[in-house]
Amino acid sequence: MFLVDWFYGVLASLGLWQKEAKILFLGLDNAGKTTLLHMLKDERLVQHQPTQHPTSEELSIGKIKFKAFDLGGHQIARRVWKDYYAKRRLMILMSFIRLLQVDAVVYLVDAYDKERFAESKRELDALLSDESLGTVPFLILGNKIDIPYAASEEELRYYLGLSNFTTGKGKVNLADSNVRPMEVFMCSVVRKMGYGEGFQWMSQYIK
Ligand SMILES: Nc1nc2c(ncn2[C@@H]2O[C@H](COP(=O)(O)OP(=O)(O)OP(=O)(O)O)[C@@H](O)[C@H]2O)c(=O)[nH]1
Ligand SMILES: [Mg+2]
Repeated sequence: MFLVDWFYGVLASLGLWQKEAKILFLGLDNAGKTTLLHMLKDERLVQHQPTQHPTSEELSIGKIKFKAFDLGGHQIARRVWKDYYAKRRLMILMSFIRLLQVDAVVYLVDAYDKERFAESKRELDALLSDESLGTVPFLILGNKIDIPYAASEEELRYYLGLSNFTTGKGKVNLADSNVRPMEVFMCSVVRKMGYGEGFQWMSQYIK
């Protein structure tokens, strides 16, 4: 009974109660994927080491499977391999993602780390242009807004090149339109704020 209550609590707060889905968390290293995964799991904060290889983590709650991958590679690896590494990594990752048949993507961006917006945009663009994800809803979470001077939602939209491509908050019926649902929500995973609204928005596009 306790477990059922807990299931209900977490999933209802995300709008995912009684839904069945595979949801992928993506984003550069340090964006907050592991922290979010654990926040959903334990509703408490744990300090994480940067996720090591293989960079994939999973959490199942009811019929919802959350899976996190790190896209950017880690600082040391990046320094050594530079672009070559990033491209290869992305290629391998994309083939995994195709096999997974995901129902939604949550793309996390560190809204405070403006120096990496361009890098994050590159990864996001690669995902958005992949055919296998063509109709998959994308929730973009601008994380860490608890830090002063984190980017605003407008800035983030601008730097990620999304200003004209988001499909609208609230209830927007896109069923007959062939348009991929995509929205930006700002959040602070450590303060447990913002991402619930994002998931609620996303849930309307998950059967
Ligand atoms: N201030 C602040 N820090 C956060 C927030 N979310 C995550 N962090 C911190 O950001 C750092 C990276 O978080 P992780 O969850 O490890 O990030 P990740 O995306 O899993 O990173 P990798 O595993 O390295 O790819 C950690 O020190 C977190 O505590 C947030 O909302 N606000
Ligand atoms: Mg991690």
